[in-house]
Amino acid sequence: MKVAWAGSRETLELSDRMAKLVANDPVFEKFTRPMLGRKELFKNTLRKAAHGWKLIVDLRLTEEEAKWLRLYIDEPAYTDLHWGMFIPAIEGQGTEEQKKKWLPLAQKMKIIGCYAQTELGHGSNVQGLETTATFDPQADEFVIHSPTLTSSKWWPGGLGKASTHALVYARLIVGGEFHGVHGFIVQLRSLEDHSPLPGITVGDIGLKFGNGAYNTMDNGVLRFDHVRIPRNQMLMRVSQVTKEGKYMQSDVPRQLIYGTMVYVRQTIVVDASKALSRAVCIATRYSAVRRQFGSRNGGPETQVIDYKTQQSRLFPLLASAYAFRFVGEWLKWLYMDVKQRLEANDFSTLPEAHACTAGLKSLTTTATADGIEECRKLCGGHGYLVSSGLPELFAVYIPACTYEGDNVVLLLQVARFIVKTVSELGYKQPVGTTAYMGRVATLMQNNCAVRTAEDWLNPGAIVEAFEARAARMAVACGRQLAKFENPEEGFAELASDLVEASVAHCQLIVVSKFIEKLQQDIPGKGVKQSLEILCYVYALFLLHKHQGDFLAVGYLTPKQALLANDQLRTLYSKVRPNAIALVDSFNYTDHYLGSILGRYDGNVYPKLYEAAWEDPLNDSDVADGFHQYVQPILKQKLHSAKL
Ligand SMILES: CC/C=C\C/C=C\C/C=C\C/C=C/C(=O)SCCNC(=O)CCNC(=O)[C@H](O)C(C)(C)COP(=O)(O)OP(=O)(O)OC[C@H]1O[C@@H](n2cnc3c(N)ncnc32)[C@H](O)[C@@H]1OP(=O)(O)O
Ligand SMILES: Cc1cc2nc3c(=O)[nH]c(=O)nc-3n(C[C@H](O)[C@H](O)[C@H](O)COP(=O)(O)OP(=O)(O)OC[C@H]3O[C@@H](n4cnc5c(N)ncnc54)[C@H](O)[C@@H]3O)c2cc1C
Repeated sequence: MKVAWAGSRETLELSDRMAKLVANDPVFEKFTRPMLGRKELFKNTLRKAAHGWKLIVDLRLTEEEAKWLRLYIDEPAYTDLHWGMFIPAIEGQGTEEQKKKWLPLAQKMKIIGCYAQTELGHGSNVQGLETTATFDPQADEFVIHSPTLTSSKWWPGGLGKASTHALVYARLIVGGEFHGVHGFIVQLRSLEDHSPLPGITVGDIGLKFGNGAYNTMDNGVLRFDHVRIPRNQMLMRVSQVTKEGKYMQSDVPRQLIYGTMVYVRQTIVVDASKALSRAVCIATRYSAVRRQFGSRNGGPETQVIDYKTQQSRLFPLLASAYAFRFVGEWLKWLYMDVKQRLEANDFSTLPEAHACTAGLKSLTTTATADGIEECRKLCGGHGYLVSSGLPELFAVYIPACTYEGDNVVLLLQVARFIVKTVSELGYKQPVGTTAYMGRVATLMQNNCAVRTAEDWLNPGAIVEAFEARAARMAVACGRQLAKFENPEEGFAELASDLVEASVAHCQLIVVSKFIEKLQQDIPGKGVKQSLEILCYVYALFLLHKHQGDFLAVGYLTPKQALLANDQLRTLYSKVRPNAIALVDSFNYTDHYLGSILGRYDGNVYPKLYEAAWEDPLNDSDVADGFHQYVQPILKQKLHSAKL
């Protein structure tokens, strides 16, 4: 199962080596992180990033090894944005000449870059950005300017203190004409002493949610006062500005300017499976350690993992972690395919790549953020202790629902794609993830054939149920929209229904990709069988949770919905014996997990007890402040009898 989770034996071995390298290095200690003040915390992150880079250079790590190393260091840092967005943006939007100039500098870390798109007043609406880049043909330069307070760049990670350069998204103005938003490489700080260059105001935006958590990152604010950059620092793969001041659009679609977001959204889906699996690993191991009630004749109490309620909350999350892992693998394949096509100037699959990355980013991050919090509750009171690892994991994770596109805004993008597909059904055969809509007549007509709980253990029955629900919801939206004279007005009015239809479509993708995964050769005794059980759990859990949809569209009867729930209970009993093995298969070191409750050896209580004494409050028996503030109250002589 470890191999199935990792994707291949090579990846398992490689990631395992990197995990141990990090776990055994004292520089990467992270237990005290939530207690550090901001300055100390940030400096410590810089130290870890520097040490990580030294290891990468000294040990001549490959790009793949370096990625795993950074993952296991497990501390958000400027390097995430440098490697994760700045470099990919140049790769995707730069010309060959630009790549030749900038990529070696960035890859050797001679410059540090960030991705500066969002502004104080504008995030989701990229076309509404206010920063301007005005071409000056005399000087052959662009003038980058922040005309208003709301145009201040706000949020970019790594911008506040670390970056020397930024990829700045600004409205292009050539000859007095606006040409939409484009990306520009702008130097922010001196490469000698790191001080901000003239015309640049830059700093950190302040503390964020949670202790430690995302506060290791210097999310920044940036303003430009007529900063000049050479013309060739506009990324020019999509469109060009000539020396003479002519704006030229190539054959490449304008949307490629948003390409870095497509790339990152795809990586976020795999990352969701990592975050959720960590939380699930902690909650599952602890649920096997924790006992409550049910002692007979003085024997041990019941392990909480044996309660059906615990199982019905925990096992769907375990199944979701696996589902997200496999859909992430598929999405990575889809992205690589699109990337190759784009390089060959084939842009036909870009809309689907955009819809899939946007929708799956939204679906998986929402479920993961909710899932981490559920895991905290599954661990009872001890889950609230920072040493459980869950509060920090939650605090670090939840912005994923917002960054790289607010999750609702992204589902509305999926809705546009679905509505368009439905409206074209008469003359265009849908392909890829919308191919099922090509069978819309059948899906609207046929109803579920399930008669017994066992009938639900059939991939065909499950896929058809999810397809029928998604198709019927999409068609219903299409019919409603047709009643509006102005389509944009209709879209705005029906937005909540459209979002629900998008969720149904995205859930269908995750379920189908899990089922497709099981059609592959999966070596290892019992591995495929265990994954089949998890796949059914995932699908039937969703069906149960959203049974209102399946019933409302008239595909299921209430009886069939009840049978699905009956089957789900049986499946939980089948997951239970392997639950610990299924989370051990994530192969997480205790260092990466960062949780006393989730310790591999299960030695929870002694270690919790030990850790309590390490709290700074326990440095002395009598607290600092007692004599000043508590003792006077204790010694106070009160005159009122009532008091
Ligand atoms: C390895 C990774 C390591 C580290 C990074 C990971 C995590 C680190 C943590 C945080 C980093 C965070 C970074 C950020 O947050 S960067 C900022 C991200 N910002 C956003 O995501 C903004 C969201 N908004 C948008 O994407 C767009 O503005 C939006 C799509 C919502 C609307 O754009 P616009 O108004 O221009 O478009 P529409 O008119 O709606 O659509 C026009 C047309 O274009 C299509 N489209 C839109 N986006 C894309 C795209 N990305 N790719 C392809 N096509 C796209 C859209 O479907 C329309 O098509 P059509 O209907 O056919 O005309
Ligand atoms: C930790 C973190 C790191 C970040 N890192 C970066 C970075 O490195 N670089 C960068 O450029 N940016 C970064 N961002 C910014 C991030 O990309 C934006 O915050 C994000 O795109 C959401 O935009 P917003 O803040 O404008 O939200 P808003 O759009 O203001 O959202 C507010 C509310 O309005 C709703 N809403 C907005 N538009 C619509 C609509 N059309 N229909 C219905 N509802 C709508 C949303 O659903 C939400 O509920 C980061 C943000 C965070 C939190």
